[in-house]
Amino acid sequence: MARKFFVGGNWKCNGTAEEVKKIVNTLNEAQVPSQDVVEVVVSPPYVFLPLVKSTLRSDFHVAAQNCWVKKGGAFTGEVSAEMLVNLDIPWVILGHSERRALLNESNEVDRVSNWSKVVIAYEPVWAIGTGKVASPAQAQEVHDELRKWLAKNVSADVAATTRIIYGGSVNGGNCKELGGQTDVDGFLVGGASLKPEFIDIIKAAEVKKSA
Ligand SMILES: O=C(CO)COP(=O)(O)O
Repeated sequence: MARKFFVGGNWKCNGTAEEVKKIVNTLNEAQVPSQDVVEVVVSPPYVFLPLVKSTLRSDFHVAAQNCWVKKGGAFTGEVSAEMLVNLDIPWVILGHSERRALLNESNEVDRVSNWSKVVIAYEPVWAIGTGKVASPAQAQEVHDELRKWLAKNVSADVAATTRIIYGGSVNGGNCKELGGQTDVDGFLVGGASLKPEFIDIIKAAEVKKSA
């Protein structure tokens, strides 16, 4: 089964309601490859999830940037996965290196039980927000190793079907070459996902079609 190209936009802790409306308008007007070619998911800050969900085009999906590790209850400030499901938010970013570095999250809080619902993002920390991007060969090497790890530790089927996406200073200029690598199945984009060049990054999915 071919792995569908996946482009995630991680807006991190950025934006005002006005800015969010502008970004959504830009996305709504963009001409991009169809859903058969690329899956697009944007992840605004929590407070903007309902706004984005209700105004974003229906062929793009919405993700939360984190969720509580347990069921709901007396956990002030947290949001449970059930609440996201209730709001029809189908995706959540878990275990981002910023949460690991700043909020002490560990592997213990993101154990996987159903791999068919998982997209893995490889983000070298030195490439996040620095303008220093991994070379296509570097990204390919790590993605290949991650796939081998999945084959050994989970199953050959999971290794073949799980999407492994690259993140770290992806932009409109470097996305095509990175996306052309055999084991790079898309991107998790930070800074550039707030700008119109995110559309070019979505279009990088075309490199797989012509491969
Ligand atoms: O952390 C990232 C996406 O989750 C990458 O951020 P930048 O694209 O800003 O480097």
